[in-house]
Amino acid sequence: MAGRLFAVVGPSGVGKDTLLAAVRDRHPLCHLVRRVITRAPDAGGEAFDAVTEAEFARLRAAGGFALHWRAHGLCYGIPSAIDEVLAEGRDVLFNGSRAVLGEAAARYPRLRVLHVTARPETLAWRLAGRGRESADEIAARLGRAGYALPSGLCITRIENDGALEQAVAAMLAALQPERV
Ligand SMILES: Nc1ncnc2c1ncn2[C@@H]1O[C@H](COP(=O)(O)OP(=O)(O)OP(=O)(O)O)[C@@H](O)[C@H]1O
Ligand SMILES: O=P(O)(O)OC[C@H]1O[C@H](OP(=O)(O)O)[C@H](O)[C@@H]1O
Repeated sequence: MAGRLFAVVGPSGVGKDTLLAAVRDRHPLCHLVRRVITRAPDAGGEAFDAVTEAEFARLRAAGGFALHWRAHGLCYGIPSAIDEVLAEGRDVLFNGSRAVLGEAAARYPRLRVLHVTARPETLAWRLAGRGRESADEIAARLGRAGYALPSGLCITRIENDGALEQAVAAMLAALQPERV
């Protein structure tokens, strides 16, 4: 049986990468996507493949991405190699943009969405604490906090406003095999 594809989405600073790292430690059979991003290689945060805009365009033209999008002035790509991992029957998780969900569901009709949420003041506090972006960049990210998800998707909400362990437990529960 093919693996399941999970898009982990939610506003910047909500804890998507933190939750994905926790899942990696506790659910080794899941495949966590390493994204291709036009970001400086030493920016910190998640492990990713840093490329230039020209390299990104070449990869995209060569069919190297299952999904790609632009946000925060950066290009993000999900390598098309995920199709082989899914075909092997492994579940695949990626940190995605809410804006790419419609396209993702068109390409992967059985897409599951894990929507991570927290209060705006929590996001502001966490982004400032993380320190990867400037104050202006943080303000722009907070401006996207209320971006609505498209309707008609299979969405599980994961609240991450309090103790991380609670959100990790909710995430692991959402990854349990489904009964059919
Ligand atoms: N439950 C939590 N309690 C306290 N701090 C948290 C919690 N969850 C995440 N954080 C912290 O919040 C900051 C933002 O988390 P993270 O980088 O995982 O967010 P993100 O959703 O991946 O953001 P982005 O979309 O910008 O990459 C990090 O410094 C992380 O350690
Ligand atoms: O606001 P929306 O479109 O949902 O998300 C846009 C982008 O923001 C985050 O990027 P990063 O991890 O901070 O680089 C997400 O991972 C996504 O790629």
